[in-house]
Amino acid sequence: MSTVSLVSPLNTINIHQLNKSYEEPKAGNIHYIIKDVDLVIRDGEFLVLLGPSGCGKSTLLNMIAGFVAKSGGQLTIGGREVDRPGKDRAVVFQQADSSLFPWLTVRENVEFGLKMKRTPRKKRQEISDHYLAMVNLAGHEDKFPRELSGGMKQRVQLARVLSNDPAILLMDEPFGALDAMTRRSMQKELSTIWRQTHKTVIFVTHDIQEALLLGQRIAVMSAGPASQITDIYEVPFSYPRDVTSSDFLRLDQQIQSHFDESLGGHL
Ligand SMILES: Nc1ncnc2c1ncn2[C@@H]1O[C@H](COP(=O)(O)OP(=O)(O)OP(=O)(O)O)[C@@H](O)[C@H]1O
Repeated sequence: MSTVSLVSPLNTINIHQLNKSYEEPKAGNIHYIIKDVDLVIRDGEFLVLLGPSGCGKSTLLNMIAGFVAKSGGQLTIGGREVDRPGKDRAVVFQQADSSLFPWLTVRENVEFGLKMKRTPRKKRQEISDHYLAMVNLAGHEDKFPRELSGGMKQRVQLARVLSNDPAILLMDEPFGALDAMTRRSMQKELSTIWRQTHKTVIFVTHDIQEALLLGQRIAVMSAGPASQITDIYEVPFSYPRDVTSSDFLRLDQQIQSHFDESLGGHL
């Protein structure tokens, strides 16, 4: 089975003057979460959305996922307006627990979407074997989620999403709840998987080092309300990246001082 997904050039994500606002229940004032956001995400790109807590990263990601409706502006994928979730996109959440079915085994969880699509059993097994090996879970197929560590659950979630072969992976702080060592190994695995599959990844984090380890570009969001993308950093380093290299540390420092100036260091 080929690991290279057919990512069509039609999958470019175009975001133009995008707004999300809510009306305050009593006062009736319009409260902007994000305002006039502009961003183009290329096919097969690994883009990181970096910003302080509460600035609207998840809101923007959920709008791209089709879960949250826009209040104004344009959001298209391959020229088509995003107004609902689609098979071209899949979301990986921070808490794997809420997305895995506790009564299904690891393999059954990974094969769930394929079963819904009526993929024949043999093909299903071939696909789940492939992705379970990719996320280093071979040998754990018959376990239930309660028998897994946090990192393993997150791997199951990733294998399940990958087995449905979406062109676009939307990841909302997927490693935020993991301990430092597991987090580092998951970052390495994700980076390898991305290079093998050529999917578009949009990855939300407020960790500068994580952003620099993973992203080709880092889109920095300002603190809310009415958050915007204020800067885009190109990360010029090849993969796998060395967090101890002087170039890496310099860029880390540069982005950190950006937040020090604009937010008093709060990220
Ligand atoms: N349905 C809603 N109604 C009103 N306000 C909302 C709604 N959903 C989110 N918000 C507000 O939008 C802002 C941005 O939230 P969001 O979760 O997108 O931020 P975030 O950058 O992902 O935060 P974090 O890094 O802490 O997860 C917050 O102030 C939040 O309270």
